Amino acid sequence: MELFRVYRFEAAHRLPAVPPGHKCSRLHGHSYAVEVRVRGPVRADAGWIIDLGDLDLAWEPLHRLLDHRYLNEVEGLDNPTSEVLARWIWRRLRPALPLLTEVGVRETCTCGCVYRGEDEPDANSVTRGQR
Ligand SMILES: Nc1nc2c(c(=O)[nH]1)N=C([C@H](O)[C@H](O)COP(=O)(O)OP(=O)(O)OP(=O)(O)O)CN2
Ligand SMILES: [Zn+2]
Repeated sequence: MELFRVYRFEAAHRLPAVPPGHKCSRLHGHSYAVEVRVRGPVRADAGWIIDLGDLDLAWEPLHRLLDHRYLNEVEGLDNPTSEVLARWIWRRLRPALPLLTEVGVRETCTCGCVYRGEDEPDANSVTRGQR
């Protein structure tokens, strides 16, 4: 079974790699929504996969790094596209959440991306075991 939680944060960014004149080269902001998913068996003793509070504990340090920030100034986010941000979040959540299967990042109601660890060195073993 899968368990998910949606976290929100507000941040500003600009995209430095877009062509000249692209609107996203200008400073602007988003109300980001991040969906964190874990997959595992429902423990018979607890009736849950893991406590949602454990997801909150893993997310909290990232919220402090991202909320009301200029993302381009955050280490590792000099080109803060949704894709780069999703991978950045994955790499910081995964050590605390071994059951992590997906990080979804939405910049607006109509766009976003999902990262499932496919760029990670152990991606084959992760996806083979969990999909
Ligand atoms: N593959 C990606 N493309 C774009 C990203 C991204 O992260 N990955 N990001 C942006 C910008 O951040 C932009 O703010 C979002 O652009 P857009 O989809 O145009 O959003 P709007 O709300 O401005 O959409 P409108 O339809 O113009 O209202 C761009 N591309
Ligand atoms: Zn943007």
